[in-house]
Amino acid sequence: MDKPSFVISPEEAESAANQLGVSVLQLLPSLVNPAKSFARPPISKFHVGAVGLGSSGRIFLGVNVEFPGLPLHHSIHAEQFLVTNLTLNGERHLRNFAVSAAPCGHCRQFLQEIRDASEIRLVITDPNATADPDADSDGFLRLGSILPHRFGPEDLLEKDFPLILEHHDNNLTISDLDPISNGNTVELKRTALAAANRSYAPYSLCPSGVALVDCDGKVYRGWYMESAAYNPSLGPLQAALVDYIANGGGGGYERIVGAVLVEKEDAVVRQEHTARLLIQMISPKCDFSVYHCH
Ligand SMILES: O=c1ccn([C@H]2C[C@H](O)[C@@H](CO)O2)c(=O)[nH]1
Ligand SMILES: [Zn+2]
Repeated sequence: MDKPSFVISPEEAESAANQLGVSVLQLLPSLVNPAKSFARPPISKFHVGAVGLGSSGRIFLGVNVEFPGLPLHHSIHAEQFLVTNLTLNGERHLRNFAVSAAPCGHCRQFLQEIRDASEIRLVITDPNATADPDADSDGFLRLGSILPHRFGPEDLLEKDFPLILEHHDNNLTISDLDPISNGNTVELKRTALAAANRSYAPYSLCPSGVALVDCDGKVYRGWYMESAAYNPSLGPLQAALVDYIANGGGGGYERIVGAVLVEKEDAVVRQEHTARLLIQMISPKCDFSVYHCH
């Protein structure tokens, strides 16, 4: 792999594994250190990398992201970045992942939104981590073994409700989608609406999506994702920033010049104020607009 990439195709994964004489599963831990170098933790300086294998055979990277000037709860954990990267790329399942440090309680909880979360297997690459007696012979542990007595989607949702990585469409529309506005705004609005339609908000029923555009005109998008435990939820702007970090060529946030949020009017959970705060802090000159859908 010459160019760092946050998504690795099954073919690239196979060929990298062959070159190292290991299986694709064994390749995951070897990608954790390179992943860590893409983390953006200006506050803690603690780099976290997470590398996951999806059901399609693709490999996905996740890193932690912190925003100076804002409270710590705006941060994105590497495991949340990984889940966001999976969903933005339409990956339906996470089978295994390797991570540089033990996933915190918040991440163990966030991962519960994936179907059969307890069966996801993970390996912690931190050399100081104590060997776990529950680990399989290949060193991987079941997520269920590090989060027993879980509280998850099945406590609040019907059994067959589509979960975070599964296909769903919120059927949202915006009346008067293209009034007299320029082409750029219309594209951002459409992209943010499409993102809101993929938002996973089964607990509040307040889906939302964000589209961003950089100074080269490249568009990014992300959608709000909730947790059954509410607090580890990830906002739509954070999710769009995952797309920007993964696909924006590594530039700073000041390159983001436009942002559009689509959410329901009178929603009991609203993103507008938090999203405005975050975008103004990281890219003060960025245009921010909000459109309501129903
Ligand atoms: O499970 C975890 C625990 C911590 N971090 C990040 C959050 C913060 O940026 C830094 C220090 O906690 O590490 C993660 O990414 N995942
Ligand atoms: Zn965490």
